[in-house]
Amino acid sequence: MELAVEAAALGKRYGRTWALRDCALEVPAGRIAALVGPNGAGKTTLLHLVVGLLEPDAGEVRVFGREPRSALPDIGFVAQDTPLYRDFTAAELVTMGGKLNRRRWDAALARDRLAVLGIPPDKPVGKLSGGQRAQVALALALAKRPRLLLLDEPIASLDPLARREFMQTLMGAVAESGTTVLLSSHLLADLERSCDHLVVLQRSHVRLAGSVDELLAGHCTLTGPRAGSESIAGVAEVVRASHTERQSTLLVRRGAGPIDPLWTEHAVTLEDVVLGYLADAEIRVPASAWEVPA
Ligand SMILES: Nc1ncnc2c1ncn2[C@@H]1O[C@H](COP(=O)(O)OP(=O)(O)OP(=O)(O)O)[C@@H](O)[C@H]1O
Repeated sequence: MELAVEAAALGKRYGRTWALRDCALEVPAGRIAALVGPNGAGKTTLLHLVVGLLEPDAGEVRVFGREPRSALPDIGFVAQDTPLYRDFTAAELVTMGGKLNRRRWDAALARDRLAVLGIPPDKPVGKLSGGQRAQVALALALAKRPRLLLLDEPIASLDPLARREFMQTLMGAVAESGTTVLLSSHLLADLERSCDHLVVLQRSHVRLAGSVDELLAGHCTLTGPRAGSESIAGVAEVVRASHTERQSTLLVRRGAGPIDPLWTEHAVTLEDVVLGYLADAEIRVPASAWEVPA
């Protein structure tokens, strides 16, 4: 199995604070991988390490087996808030991209994509809507014909229809080219429809990673009579538990063999799994931390 992204013991710190620590990660080539986690978990830091904008302080990251900087011609990157030169038109940005990427630049692909989406080529991109700007940024990234496409919260500011259009364009484009995608987002429902690989970051660490199908098949919710801390047949780990006086609801990772029939099993969504793992992510700040020193 070819790996598009591979990280081992990867770490990055700002001053004395680790933004990403001990990160071990494998994204197989051809996958559409979602990178999720609470604010400040380290998603942007990880993407910047993968594209070579940041240097690691520990460990290493490889893109198709190479240092990120030497893999750069193979990487397309759409940064958070899709920064574009706002005074330039889409047509000018396509021409400019060609000058910056002489080796491999598919201007026709970008122009066709923008024409299909009805995006005016002659209007400064600063005057386009947020959704149109996101589409221009995606078209420019795709014109590079990248083997790996990194997108940092590309759909955060889009309305639901524009989000769906953006994700459909992305899926269509990568299905044609076999491009691997690593996309950070907080919009779990959108990701469930389109991603086949998941990486969950929590407080600078990888909390969960793997193929979406395997993660869904490997977890379920159980309901049953109120439980204590005793182990349950067929359950490898209770990820999250909530209880009423009489009943317990557990998100569990399956182990070997069937689950104790005392419990009723329910299938889970990607959102159930992610939120279950992140549920203990609340950072409980002691009240004293808010006190103003005398
Ligand atoms: N340039 C910087 N200087 C100092 N600390 C930083 C810098 N960039 C990020 N950090 C810190 O590193 C941690 C990870 O930040 P990062 O932006 O990678 O998180 P994120 O998961 O992308 O967050 P969000 O979902 O809010 O975009 C945070 O604690 C953040 O405050």
